[in-house]
Amino acid sequence: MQISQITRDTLDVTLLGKKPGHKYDHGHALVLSGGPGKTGAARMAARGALRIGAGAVTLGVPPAAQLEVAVQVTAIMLERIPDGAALADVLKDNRISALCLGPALGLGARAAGLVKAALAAPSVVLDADALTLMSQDAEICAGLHPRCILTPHMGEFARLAPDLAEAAKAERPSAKAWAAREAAARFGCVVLLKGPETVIATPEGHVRRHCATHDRATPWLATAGAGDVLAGFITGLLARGIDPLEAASMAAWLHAEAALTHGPGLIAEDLPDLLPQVLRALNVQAA
Ligand SMILES: NC(=O)C1=CN([C@@H]2O[C@H](COP(=O)(O)OP(=O)(O)OC[C@H]3O[C@@H](n4cnc5c(N)ncnc54)[C@H](O)[C@@H]3O)[C@@H](O)[C@H]2O)[C@@H](O)CC1
Ligand SMILES: Nc1ncnc2c1ncn2[C@@H]1O[C@H](COP(=O)(O)OP(=O)(O)O)[C@@H](O)[C@H]1O
Repeated sequence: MQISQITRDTLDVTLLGKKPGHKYDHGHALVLSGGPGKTGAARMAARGALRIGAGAVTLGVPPAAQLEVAVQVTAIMLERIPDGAALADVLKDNRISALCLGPALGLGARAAGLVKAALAAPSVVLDADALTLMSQDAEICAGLHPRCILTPHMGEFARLAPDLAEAAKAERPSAKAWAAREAAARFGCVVLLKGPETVIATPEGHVRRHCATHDRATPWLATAGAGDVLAGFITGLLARGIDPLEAASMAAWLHAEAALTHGPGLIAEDLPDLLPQVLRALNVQAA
């Protein structure tokens, strides 16, 4: 199995530059929020999507959480999305180019309906609770497509594919990469399996690895919500039209780089606002 390392040198920085155009030329990302008291994770993901350059980002909220979210966002827009039928309606707007769902979404009937409707979006990041729902419902698995990205941590991966999670723990050097590749083939979409070593695999068998170890060790990424921000970064890049493998790879590198730039004391909500500094250091230019 061939595994490419994701490093500064493999990043195509030109993809991060913005071409001339209006906001919708840079994509519109939709991030779905959980209910009252459960909106922080989606807000962090949405901020990540906006900071990485999506032209517009909307949070889709259940009506009961609208006020809670409205008092905490400014550049991010809001839309009431009570259920799957409402989401299907919102997705008729073909300016919405990427969707993210899962962070603190919940596991009830509303969340299950949303996950099914979400698969009609052009690009979809399924994280956290969306992955748990997927592991309980074959209909969701059947609707996955190559522009879906699953972003499990090892706990979620064990629910999605217990056999592969077991194999990933083997002492072989590429066990985790092998398990991610098998999962991508099984589900027919991109799989980004998180941890200090993050592996990204496509259904066609491409495998990439990002190591946040040695000189790139970022143990302070083990903080609640860091994965939610990563999901937002990927969504923002997908919204901009970047292909799933490239979007996942760039997001993994930028996420670790933001954590390295900050250092100890990092909390998840710092991550989106570290991006401008990281992009400047990369010398990202207007394209
Ligand atoms: N600020 C927020 O609003 C946050 C909300 N979050 C939400 O909280 C809910 C629970 O999220 P959890 O991630 O705890 O998931 P779960 O509660 O679904 O699973 C947790 C279990 O998975 C295992 N696990 C978790 N992370 C692991 C890892 N990196 N490697 C191996 N095993 C691991 C552990 O055994 C743990 O008991 C989700 O809805 C999630 O989106 C979290 O994302 C954290 C931040
Ligand atoms: N020790 C670590 N070193 C480097 N990166 C880590 C470490 N622990 C976690 N991460 C990264 O931080 C993020 C944590 O995501 P996740 O486990 O989903 O947490 P949460 O659900 O709280 O957002 C992932 O991107 C993961 O790769």
